[in-house]
Amino acid sequence: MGAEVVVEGLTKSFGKQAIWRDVTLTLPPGEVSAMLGPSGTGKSVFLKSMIGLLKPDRGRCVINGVDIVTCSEHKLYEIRKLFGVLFQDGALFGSMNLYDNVAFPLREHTKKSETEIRRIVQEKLEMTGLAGADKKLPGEISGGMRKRAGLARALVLDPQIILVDEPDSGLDPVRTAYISQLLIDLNTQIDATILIVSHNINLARTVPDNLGMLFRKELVMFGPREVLLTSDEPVVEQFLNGRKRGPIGMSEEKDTATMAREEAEAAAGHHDGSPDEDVRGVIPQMQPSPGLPERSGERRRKDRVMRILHTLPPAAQEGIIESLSPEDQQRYGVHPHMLVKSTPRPTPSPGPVPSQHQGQLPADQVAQFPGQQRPGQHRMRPADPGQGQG
Ligand SMILES: Nc1ncnc2c1ncn2[C@@H]1O[C@H](COP(=O)(O)OP(=O)(O)OP(=O)(O)O)[C@@H](O)[C@H]1O
Repeated sequence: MGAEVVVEGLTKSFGKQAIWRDVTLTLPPGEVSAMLGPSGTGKSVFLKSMIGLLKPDRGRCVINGVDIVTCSEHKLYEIRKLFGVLFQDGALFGSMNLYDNVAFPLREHTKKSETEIRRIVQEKLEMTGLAGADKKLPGEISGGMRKRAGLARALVLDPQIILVDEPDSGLDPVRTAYISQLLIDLNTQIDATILIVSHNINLARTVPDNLGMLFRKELVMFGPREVLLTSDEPVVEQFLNGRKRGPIGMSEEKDTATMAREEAEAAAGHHDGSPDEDVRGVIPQMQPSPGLPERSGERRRKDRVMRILHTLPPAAQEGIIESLSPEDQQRYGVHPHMLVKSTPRPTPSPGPVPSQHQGQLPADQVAQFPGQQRPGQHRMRPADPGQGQG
C-alpha cells in the first residue's frame, strides 16, 4: 500500500510574495486525492514542495516518519525514491526515444541488468497503453501519449506516492477522460497514494477519493470528495460550477464592491454566460476498467469515511450514504436521509476560528482526517470509537 503523507502548517513564500500558509492535510495511504484551485494559487508549488524540489519556509511534510522539510539531503534523496512524478508536459528528454526515457530512472538509480530493465519498461509501457511505441521520439507523438509516457517513467521505480501535475493540460475532454481512467486503473493495480493537481472540474468530480482547494493563500478545505462536492462554501461552489459570479476573480480575489455589483447585475437579469445549472452534488466516482479487481483504496476509504461520518456536514453525509450499495448501507447500519449526529466535541481552546470571509468553514464543519488538528480545534481522541485512522 502507498505511503501516508502528513502535511502540517506548511507555508511557502518567494521573497515577499506569500504563496500559501499553514496548509495542513493528510493524504490517506493508497487513496487518490486532488488539489484544486484557480490558476496561480500555488498548486504546482505545493507539489514541488512535497517532493523537496522547493523548500517551504516552515511546517512539516512527513512521509514514513521523515520530515522532508528538515531532513538531510541524504534522507531526502532516499525519500524521493518513493515518489513518481508526472509533470505537466511529461518532462521527457526530447532526444531519447520512449524506451530510453522510461528506462532512464532505472539506469540512473538502480544496478538492474538491461534484461531486467527491458522487462520493467515494457510492463510500464503496456500499463500506460504505449506498447509498440517504444521507438518513437517525444516530438513524434501526441500530447496525450507524452503524458502517458511521463506516467510510464514515473512508475518504473515502483513508487508509493504519485504526484500528477495537471494531467488534463493541453488535452481534449476525451483524452482527459482516458488519462483519468488510467490514473484510477493504476491506483487499482499498484495501490499507490496519488495526488493530482488540476483545475478540471469534471476530473475533480469523478476521479479522486478526496478533494482539497487552495485559494487566497490558504487551504480552503480538504476532505472526502462528498464534502466539497456538496459544499455551499462560496469559493468551492463558484469553482466547481465554473461561474464568473463569486469571490474568485480574473487574477485571484475580487473586491467586495465588484462582488456586490455582479450580484446586483444578476438580480437585474444580466446573464454573464456562466452555466445556469448548479452541478453541486455527489455523482458516481470513476470505477476501475472492467477486468480489474476492486480498488483497495476505495474499500479502505469507505471504512475510513464511515468512521468519521458524524463529523461531516449533513449534505456530505447524505451524499456518502446514497452512494453506498444497499449491502454496504446494511453493513454500516445506515440508510438514506438519516443524519448521523455529531458526537459532542471538547470545547475548542481559545484561538482564531477561521472565518467564512477568509474562505474557510468553521473548524467543526471541515472534514478532517482522524489525528489531524487545526488551530482552535482539539485533536480527535484516539479512544473515541469510530475515530481511528482508516
Ligand atoms: N521558482 C519560483 N520562483 C518565484 N516564484 C515562483 C516560482 N515558482 C512559482 N512561482 C510563483 O508562485 C505562484 C504560484 O504558481 P503555481 O505554478 O504553483 O500556480 P498554480 O496554481 O499551479 O497555477 P496554474 O494552475 O496556472 O498552473 C505564481 O505567482 C508563480 O509565479
